Amino acid sequence: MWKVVRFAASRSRKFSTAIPGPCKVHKRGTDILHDPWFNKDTGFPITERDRLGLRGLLPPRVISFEHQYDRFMDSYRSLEKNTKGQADKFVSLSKWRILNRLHDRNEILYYRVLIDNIKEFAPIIYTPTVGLVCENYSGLFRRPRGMYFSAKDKGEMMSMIYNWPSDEVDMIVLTDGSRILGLGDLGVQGIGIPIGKLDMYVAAAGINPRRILPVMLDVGTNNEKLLKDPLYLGVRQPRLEGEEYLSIVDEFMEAVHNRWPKAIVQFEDFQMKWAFETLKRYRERFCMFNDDIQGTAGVALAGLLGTVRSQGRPLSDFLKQRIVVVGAGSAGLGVLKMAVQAVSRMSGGSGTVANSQFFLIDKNGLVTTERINLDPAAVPFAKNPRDLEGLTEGASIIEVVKKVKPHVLLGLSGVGGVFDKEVLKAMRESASTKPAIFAMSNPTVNAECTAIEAFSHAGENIVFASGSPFDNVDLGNQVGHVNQANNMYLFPGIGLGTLLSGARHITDEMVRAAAECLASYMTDEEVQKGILYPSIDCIRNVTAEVGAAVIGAAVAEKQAEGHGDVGLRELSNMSKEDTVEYVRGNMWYPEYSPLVHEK
Ligand SMILES: NC(=O)C1=CN([C@@H]2O[C@H](COP(=O)(O)OP(=O)(O)OC[C@H]3O[C@@H](n4cnc5c(N)ncnc54)[C@H](O)[C@@H]3O)[C@@H](O)[C@H]2O)C=CC1
Ligand SMILES: CC(=O)C(=O)O
Ligand SMILES: [Mg+2]
Repeated sequence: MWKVVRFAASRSRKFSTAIPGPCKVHKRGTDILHDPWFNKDTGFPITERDRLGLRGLLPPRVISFEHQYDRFMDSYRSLEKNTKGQADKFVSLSKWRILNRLHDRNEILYYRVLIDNIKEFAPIIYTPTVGLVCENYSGLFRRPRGMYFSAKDKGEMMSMIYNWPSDEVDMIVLTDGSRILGLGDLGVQGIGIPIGKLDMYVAAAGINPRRILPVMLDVGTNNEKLLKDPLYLGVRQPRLEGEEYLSIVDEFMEAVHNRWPKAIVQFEDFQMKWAFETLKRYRERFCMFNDDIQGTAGVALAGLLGTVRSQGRPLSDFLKQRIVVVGAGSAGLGVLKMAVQAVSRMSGGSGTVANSQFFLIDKNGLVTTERINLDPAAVPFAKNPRDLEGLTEGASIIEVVKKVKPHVLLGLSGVGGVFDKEVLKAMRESASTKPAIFAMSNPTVNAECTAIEAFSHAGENIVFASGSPFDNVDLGNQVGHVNQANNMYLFPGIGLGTLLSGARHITDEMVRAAAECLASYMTDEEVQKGILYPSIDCIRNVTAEVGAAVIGAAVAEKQAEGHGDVGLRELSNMSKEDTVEYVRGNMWYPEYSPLVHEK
């Protein structure tokens, strides 16, 4: 049903730079009907049909936006009814298709239904269905979205970037398809991830969809199945490596910077070695961040602090929590780095002391200094076997959990079911009154355990979070609350806050401010019920707060330069509340504008 326009009022607020009113269009007739940005389908008023040469190209009756919206939702509900009982994959892909068709046809209507029904539609345009879409991308492909730069475009990118039709781009999400969720190397098919993340940017942060750009850097794939698939749409060659690889990314970053010097580039789903390397290589040169390392770390830290509060303990007790992280990839190491920094800050002490409470496990078991070929990024978190009292290099998850009795067991391994019954049962012996289980891997099949498994084996008193959504669990006399610990709570605010601050770089402090803001979002009462993160229904509100925190940090760190009419001086003089309103007022909201033809 039609819903209240939650943020429409904010457009007129004092810091709003949104430009209501007419929208210029440089085309006429069928060209407009085939352009999803301008197309209003049956919604074009008669005067506009006359002005734009549309008369006779549409059925005569003019349908209101509200009516179009209801019609779409009715067809969506019919699809739900008609696919009841069919295989989950079939149902999910059918839902994705109907939304994608609307996206291809009428962007304003698409984004409005997405924003109004974000809780229901996020699992379709984002995790978990987006994973299925990527896996089946070549077969699902009907029309392109975003840009594709391949290994074959070397030397051409500076001019190719001008093929993109928009003169202004604020937000780019870039992948090379090498680690798509927990699904591995999907080559060019990974483009679904930048598309899904940018849909979340529009829905959660109100980034104008005409100013977003999903990008695939296709440097080949090492996925044998795809290389042999006759339908595969990417470059059929093994992935570029070393300097050859970096020269492609370098060229792309220079091309972007040349055309849109202020665009923010979010690196997404790069395999670990390139995730860390590119972050180090570009963060001082361009306005960029790595969502899997930094966004995930912030969301996890907010959740870890939440678990301390859920035990009714002061935040300073974070220093006493024993935390086992399963997965030593870009996400797991990012989380550990941020958590260790938080502990160091809280204790005013050294990182060495902080490290003692964290345990890192990868596919070869517990990571210690005895590990042969220890990855340099994991070195700071490797345990000295002398400090382990009974545990040895390569100890299994169950051995570690039984010995350490952790307060938190956090999975970012990409391996479904790795928190098996035995491991979950061992969490009953946790030192915590409310043991926390974070099964953060995506999509759902890759979650370390399901919500039901966690509550039934580890006990009803646990706090549970997962990367992809699960339903709350009925525990008879109470509800086992399921939190979605996903970087979607932070990346929209990091991107929007950076954009509105005019910062040239995204610093650790800006990401920390985002995480702390999320950590303090929930009330004590909610947290004590095990609710660590807000409902996705209020994601725009969360993003407004997070964005404001990022702006505050950018100003404090002297990174901010201002945005549009709002200069550094105005930003510096804004109260916290003013900053939140400034962010809110700059969120794009989908509504039809009158179209005016201009040659
Ligand atoms: N919830 C969220 O917001 C986010 C979730 N993720 C998820 O985290 C997962 C991992 O992502 P990355 O760190 O980038 O991947 P990665 O491939 O860089 O790292 C995976 C790590 O898991 C370890 N591992 C593999 N099998 C294991 C096993 N059986 N037991 C213990 N450890 C094992 C590997 O050794 C490696 O250290 C993915 O499923 C991804 O979707 C990633 C970012 C954000
Ligand atoms: C959520 C996300 O960024 C991932 O699973 O990679
Ligand atoms: Mg990711």
